[in-house]
Order: sequence, then structure tokens, then C-alpha cells
Amino acid sequence: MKKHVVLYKKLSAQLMERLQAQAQVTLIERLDAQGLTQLRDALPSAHGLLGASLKLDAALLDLAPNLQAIASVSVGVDNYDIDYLTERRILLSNTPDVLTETTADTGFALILATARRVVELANQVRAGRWQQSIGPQHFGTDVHGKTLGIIGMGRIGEALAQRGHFGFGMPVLYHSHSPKPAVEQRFGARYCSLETLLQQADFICLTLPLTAETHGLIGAQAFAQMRPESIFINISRGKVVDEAALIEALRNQQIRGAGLDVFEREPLNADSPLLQMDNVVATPHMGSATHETREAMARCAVDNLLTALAGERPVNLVNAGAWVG
Ligand SMILES: NC(=O)C1=CN([C@@H]2O[C@H](COP(=O)(O)OP(=O)(O)OC[C@H]3O[C@@H](n4cnc5c(N)ncnc54)[C@H](OP(=O)(O)O)[C@@H]3O)[C@@H](O)[C@H]2O)C=CC1
Ligand SMILES: O=CC(=O)O
Repeated sequence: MKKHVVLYKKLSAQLMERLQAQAQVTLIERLDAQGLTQLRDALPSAHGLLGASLKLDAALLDLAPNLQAIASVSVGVDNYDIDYLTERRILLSNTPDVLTETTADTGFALILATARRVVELANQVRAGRWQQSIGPQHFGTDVHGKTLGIIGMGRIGEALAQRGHFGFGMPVLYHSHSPKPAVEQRFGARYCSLETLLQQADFICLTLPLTAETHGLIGAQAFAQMRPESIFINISRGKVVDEAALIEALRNQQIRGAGLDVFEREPLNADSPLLQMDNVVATPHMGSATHETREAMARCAVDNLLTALAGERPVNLVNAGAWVG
């Protein structure tokens, strides 16, 4: 008998066909109130789940006694209670690598847009307010040659370092759990403490995961260590930052600006003070959002799920402790 898979993210026709050849599929089109009811109804018979952007807590998982595997269409796994999944021997997989370059492109787009005031000035043109040559009050700041600071030198951090070093001649400072000699050799990057990075980098970029250790890592104390010329970029997770402290730092001109793809609460409220600030570029958690990359992520997740449901170890297994072989 085919296993039952519950999808809470729409797949391309090709991937859907592939999944349906191997499993009985229930598709939840939208995670609104009706979709959540459908999900609760489908969980009791589910063997596999595939999707993203849903906090799958113990209360929901307890509705799924037959669950064997979850394939997240994301690299970040902060939406899952990994200890609980491991205890229940539910295999959790994610989609690393396939989104690295695209997410680093987004990081660099935010660096450039914020430093060169692209959104603010483009909005002025659109509003018909370009009536004479622009003057110093509209000038931005250079990106090339400035110091790029990367907090979390993993896959995406490294791809950001590559762009900064080779594309923009930027000296790279980084902070991670441990030094990365290969990265230092390839990009001339220098390992330093978080404090040194906050004090010395012109662009301070977050590329680390949200974990118990990183929750609220960048708060008032961290912003106080940055310089008035610093630009803060977050493409990791909103909760790594104390957003109220970020707003204060921007209001008090402790930093020059911020490029933000992720927020404490998503979608960001339309009345957020961040949206009133010209020196903030806010994007809708679109780090990996290109047609090619989202399809590659979905393919990777389908591979992971079908492998797990076939009783084999998925390549991108997150909770190795759940694997009994
Ligand atoms: N905006 C978006 O749309 C996207 C956001 N993301 C986010 O980016 C994150 C990173 O992805 P990826 O690069 O693939 O992950 P990796 O695991 O490859 O890299 C994360 C790095 O962060 C470092 N790190 C973890 N905790 C700490 C800490 N407390 N202090 C310092 N460094 C730390 C790790 O360092 P070490 O190696 O030394 O342990 C690791 O190298 C994801 O978890 C996700 O949240 C990802 C994709 C898209
Ligand atoms: O935020 C996106 C991810 O893949 O993680």
C-alpha cells in the first residue's frame, strides 16, 4: 500500500507527478484557518510531511502517530522541535546547498540597495520628485573596498565572502564557532571575536541559524558597539535580533541603515516603525526566492522524503539520532 504524504506547499506538476507515483498525496494549498483544519484532519493517517513556514510543535505532531519523516523545504530548521522528533524517531531533512548562491545574492542585493539608497531614491523618481540633479543629501556610501563582516561563516556566509572579496575588493572579517582556514585562504578572511567584528566591520551581515544560542544575539549591547557608518544586514532569522533594539539603534543613528529580509514576526506588520525609515530596506523573506532555486529546493525535499519513506537514510538528514538504520 502507498504511504500517505501531506504536502503543505504546492509543487510543480513534474514533482507532483513523481510524488504521486509513489505515495498517496493530500495537498493543503494554503496555511490559512481552513488549511490548518485540513492539516489536522490529514495528520492521523500521515506517514510523511513536506512543506515550509509552519511551526510543527508537539501538539500538532501528536495528531500524527504514524509519522515517519518530515521534509522541510528550507535549510533553516528552527520551526521544528528536533529533540521531540528524534525521541519519536521521525526523520527530519532539509534543503542545504541548492539555495546557497541565491541567498547570498539576496544578501548582496541588500548590501548594495542599503548603501546606495536604491529603494529610497527609486521611490522618489517614481513619485515624480526628481526635478533637478541630486545633491549630497541623496548620496550613498561606497560598498567596494569597505570591510565586510560576516557572523556565521557557513555555506551562505562563505558565498557572501566570495562575492565581497572577488567582486568588490572587500576585506572580510568573520565570526563563527571556530576559524575556517580554507575560507581564510580563499578570501583572505580574518577570524575575530564578535565584539571586534561589530566594532570594525562596515557591513555587518548575519548568516547564522536561529538556535537557543543565537536567539537575541544581536541586541542593544551589540548595536552600541557598531559605528554610525555601519550598515546592518540580516538574511538569517529575525529572532536572532532584538528588533526593538534595532529600531532604537536606527532612530538614534547608532548605525547608518539596515537591509532586512527576515523579521521577528513574519509577515512584518504594515505599521512597523521599520517601514517608516528611509534608511531601511525591507524584503519579504525572499532569500532563496527564484524560480530555479525554489524548484531545486522542492526537488531536494521530494528526494529526501521518498528516500526516508523507502526506509533509507536521506542525504540531508538533520536529526541523525533518529536514524536506526
Ligand atoms: N533569508 C532567507 O530566505 C534564508 C535564510 N537562511 C538562513 O541562513 C541560515 C544559514 O544557512 P547556511 O549557511 O546554509 O547554514 P550553515 O550551517 O552552513 O552555516 C551557519 C554557520 O553559522 C555558524 N554559527 C552557528 N551558531 C553560531 C553562533 N552561536 N555563533 C557564531 N556562529 C554560529 C556556524 O558556525 P560553525 O561552522 O563554526 O559551527 C555555521 O558555519 C539558515 O539556518 C537559515 O536560518 C537560509 C536560506 C534562505
Ligand atoms: O529561510 C529559508 C530557509 O531555507 O531556511
